[in-house]
Amino acid sequence: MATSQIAELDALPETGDLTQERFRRMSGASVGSADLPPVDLDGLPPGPRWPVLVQSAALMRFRHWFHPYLHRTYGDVFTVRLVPGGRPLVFFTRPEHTKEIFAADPAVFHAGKGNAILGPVMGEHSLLLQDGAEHQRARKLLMPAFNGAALREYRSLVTDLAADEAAHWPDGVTLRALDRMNVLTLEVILRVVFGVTDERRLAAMRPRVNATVDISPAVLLGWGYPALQRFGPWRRTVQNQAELDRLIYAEIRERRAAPDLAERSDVLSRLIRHGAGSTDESDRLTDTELRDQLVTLLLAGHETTATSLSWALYELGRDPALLRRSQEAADGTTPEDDAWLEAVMKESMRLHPVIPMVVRTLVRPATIGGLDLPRGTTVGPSIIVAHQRSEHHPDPDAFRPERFLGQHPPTNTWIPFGGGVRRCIGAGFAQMEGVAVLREVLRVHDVTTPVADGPKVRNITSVPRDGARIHVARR
Ligand code: HEM
Repeated sequence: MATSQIAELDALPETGDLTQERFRRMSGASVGSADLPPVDLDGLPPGPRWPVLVQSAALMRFRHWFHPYLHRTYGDVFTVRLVPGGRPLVFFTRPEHTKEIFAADPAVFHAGKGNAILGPVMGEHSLLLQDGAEHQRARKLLMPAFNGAALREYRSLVTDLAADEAAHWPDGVTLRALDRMNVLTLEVILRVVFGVTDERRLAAMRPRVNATVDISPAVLLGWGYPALQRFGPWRRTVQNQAELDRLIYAEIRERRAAPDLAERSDVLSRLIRHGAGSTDESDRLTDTELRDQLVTLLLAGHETTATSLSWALYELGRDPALLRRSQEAADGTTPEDDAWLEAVMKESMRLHPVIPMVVRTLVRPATIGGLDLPRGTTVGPSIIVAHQRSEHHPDPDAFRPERFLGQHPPTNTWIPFGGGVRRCIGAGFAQMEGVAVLREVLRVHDVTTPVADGPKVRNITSVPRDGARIHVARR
């Protein structure tokens, strides 16, 4: 880092204690599901009898094989048992069951618990970690920054960033689409979500943000054991977070006082403006809440969108006719052109789901599909299986954007963004970004895919194993 940047960092507010305190508080909460009672396994749907460690490893590392295997072997509803203590996770794969889960009472079907391991980085106010009334309040305060009018305003900046990225690709090279899309979607988060415009601040943030999103499973697990935070990679994670927090808090404080706050259209400025005129304090987000939500949006919105985009480019590069059709749409400006590019993104998310499942934990007994389930059971639809059911997606292994053109697969059979009150708040943002990026890339480049790729697990998400290599040539 340049000396001037270090000097600038030193001048920022001292917020290291806030970070340390958060890590201390939230690390304890991330040790499994200690606050839930043991679950009586009698009467739960069938599942493998393997040791729980083997089942957990299969679910984490080999999900693309394991979900379909369980479905083939045990039918539409099955149970996997996980560490710690063999807790049951009951999978549902039929749309009518998925509907019941998404429509269920959020006071009983908690989602935040399953994400507790992310607490030290995301913070306790994170939308992903909250449940009940707190979640409802945060969702209400964040929603206006993700409605249709807001998305339309973000679009031109996303387009400019995408055009700049595409313009810098050399002619006639093979590149890893995932790497380039990760760089681009990170820039979108920093400029469109955080609203950072100062180049020196951006340069200071980029390495911190990169280190934050690059969480290894070992570091993730380490947060369950606060003592580890004094050593090696865990210590570096806390230090990195402290520096990133300092930069984010500085940005928040400066933005609150910015003379052009009223005209700014980024997500952070909207969140600060929202409720500013209200006398009710609960209508406003505090600095700590804003920090937690910004880091949540970064972690939830960056790699997910980059992965879907890289798969879309990969698939277009495998089929010259589809590529031509998509380039025509990219060259055009009609609603039909947008609809085609949107269909390409949707099909990319169907065939290559980035998130394999969504889960809810029952804090009271509940019934799904006529099945009585005890308190403490975790339930959820398998996105992998739902997207592969041939009765809803004929010829499911084929990449066919037409499935989403002028029609839509039946409700709850295409669920890349989850559903119900927890449905991805950034779904519209991701679609807007996807269309804008595809348009800018395809306007300038021909794309061919030189080698086949497949999915691999990267922490919570699934990404192309080989980075979705594409050969690009100027049109
Ligand atoms: C292709 C891109 C994306 C995919 C596949 C995706 C997928 C998901 C899924 C499956 C969930 C859980 C839903 C549930 O539990 O029912 C979720 C939640 C969430 N996503 Fe996304 N997401 C994407 C992009 C984004 C973007 C761009 C943002 C923000 C800029 C974002 C922010 C969030 C947040 C904050 C939540 C938590 C919502 C809540 O609990 O109320 N996501 N996403």
